[in-house]
Amino acid sequence: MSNYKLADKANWKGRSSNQQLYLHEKVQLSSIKESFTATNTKTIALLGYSSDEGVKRNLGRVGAAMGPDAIRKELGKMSNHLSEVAQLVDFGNLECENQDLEKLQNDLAKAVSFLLESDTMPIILGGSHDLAYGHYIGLAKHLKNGEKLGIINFDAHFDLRANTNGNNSGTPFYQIALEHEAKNEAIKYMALGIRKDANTKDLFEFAEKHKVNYLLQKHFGINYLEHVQLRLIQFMEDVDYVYTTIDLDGFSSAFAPGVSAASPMGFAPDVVLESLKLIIDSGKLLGVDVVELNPTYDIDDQTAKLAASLIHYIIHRL
Ligand SMILES: N=CN[C@@H](CCC(=O)O)C(=O)O
Ligand SMILES: [Mn+2]
Ligand SMILES: [Mn+2]
Repeated sequence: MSNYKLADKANWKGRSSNQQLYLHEKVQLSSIKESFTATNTKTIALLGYSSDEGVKRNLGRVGAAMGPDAIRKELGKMSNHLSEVAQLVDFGNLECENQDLEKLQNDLAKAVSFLLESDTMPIILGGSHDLAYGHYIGLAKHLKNGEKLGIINFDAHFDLRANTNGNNSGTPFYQIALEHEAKNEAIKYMALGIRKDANTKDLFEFAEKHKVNYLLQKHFGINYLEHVQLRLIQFMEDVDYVYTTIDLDGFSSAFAPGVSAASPMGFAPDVVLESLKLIIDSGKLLGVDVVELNPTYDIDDQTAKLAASLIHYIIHRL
């Protein structure tokens, strides 16, 4: 069984205005255990995946279980420019119990599916990147016959490692690729910011074999914006919906020191924001997550603030 923790108002603090000038004043709390009725077409659901079991299994530095609440603390202090009728709803956290990561992923899939059925846009806060498997499965349940769900992953890593010894933070897209292969379908997977020094030859070979659409870190920069945009547009033309996952360890550690596996030569926020603009404006975005925030290694909450700023951008662009 996975633990479920109800949303906690203590995570939402900031200046008081009494006119919802700040997001902590805008946010509503709800539960995935109760039915939820969205009162607006723009209803954003926040759900935490408060686990680093996948990082632990992948021999990384633990601490990402504290990621979701650290993001909420920064997001709540930020300015609210949402319309009065738009809704921002915190649905609390799922936690890993008895190291049962597979059960947690399954529970996340059910929760994501519940959020879509409730007419909300899921934004999952991580948490180790194994959450991507549960998130994808939950979103895929929404597809009608023949519809395709593309994955756009901002990351230093492919996360295409084999899950021979169980699932972990490095295996989510391998699991998805294999499930597609079993059904004679191709995975629609784009990975942006891949580091050559952080992915082995066999991972590149697996990516080539499964026609993963990737851009190396050296080509994922604002100087290559036109090329990045073209690649994104071509990728999105071929799918009905997009699942976007942002692994904070893809950012340069100058921007994101608070992760398990830092990237001194990672990408910058500007190219990610430009990419998000295209993705959101395509109208195909079904779900998004920000993963791998590890507050234990953060400096002055910079990485938590970056994660919150990305979410702030997304919810206001939607
Ligand atoms: N989600 C992270 N996955 C990376 C971790 C790399 C590392 O620990 O150095 C991976 O498995 O490649
Ligand atoms: Mn990564
Ligand atoms: Mn990753």
